[in-house]
Amino acid sequence: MFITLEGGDGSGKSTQAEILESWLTALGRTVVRTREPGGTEFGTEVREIVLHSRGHISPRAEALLYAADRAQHIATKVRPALERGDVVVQDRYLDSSVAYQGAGRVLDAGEIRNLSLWAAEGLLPDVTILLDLDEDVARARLDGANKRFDRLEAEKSDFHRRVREAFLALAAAEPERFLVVDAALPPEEIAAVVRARVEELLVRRSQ
Ligand SMILES: Nc1ncnc2c1ncn2[C@@H]1O[C@H](COP(=O)(O)OP(=O)(O)OP(=O)(O)O)[C@@H](O)[C@H]1O
Ligand SMILES: Cc1cn([C@H]2C[C@H](O)[C@@H](COP(=O)(O)O)O2)c(=O)[nH]c1=O
Repeated sequence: MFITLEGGDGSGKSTQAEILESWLTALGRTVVRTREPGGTEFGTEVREIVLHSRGHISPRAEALLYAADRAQHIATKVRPALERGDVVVQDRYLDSSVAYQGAGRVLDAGEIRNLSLWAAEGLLPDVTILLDLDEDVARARLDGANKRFDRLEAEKSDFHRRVREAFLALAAAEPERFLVVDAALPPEEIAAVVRARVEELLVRRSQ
């Protein structure tokens, strides 16, 4: 099973990925928790460039860096894990490219989706959890975490508003795949909603 978590910066994806991994592991599943960008050795280098490069990166170059990270990640880590029967819990995937490079950087969303699908050889998640949070609340959380903002986090509120709207539009277009959760709820309440959806899928798979 391939589970992805999506949402704006600071919406709580890593927190939920960790809780979900613990629950699935307690159920006896083998879980691979991973992320994009940066889920492989190659991806760690790409992540450093795309998030922390000091020089200007053009929107298309940025889109290609995320696609390169994704191609390596899916081919060498995610597909092998799924073939072994492991559950993959992944922090961000191709919907992030459509939202950030498509809506955020104002590139053609269809081209970005096709580029991502090409990079990932067409692999789509079984379920995508969208943690939806007002961009100002998310910003306040990141401020509170007291860490240096990366290139994307440092973008203006307008950029993050477009990203949020794009995620919601993606979820509305694919209601079967997406579960939209109010990320302003306490972590344990969010986790319970996520668990219910994943449990439903596990039951359906076992029938
Ligand atoms: N439901 C929640 N309510 C309040 N604060 C939360 C919630 N979930 C996470 N946080 C806090 O918000 C901050 C960001 O959380 P987290 O790192 O999980 O988000 P993220 O979406 O993975 O962020 P990023 O996109 O920057 O990697 C952390 O300080 C975390 O403790
Ligand atoms: C996969 C992906 C990510 N991004 C952006 C979104 C975030 O701002 C960073 C990743 O940081 P995180 O702490 O791991 O959330 O990269 C993007 O713009 N496009 C993508 O495809």
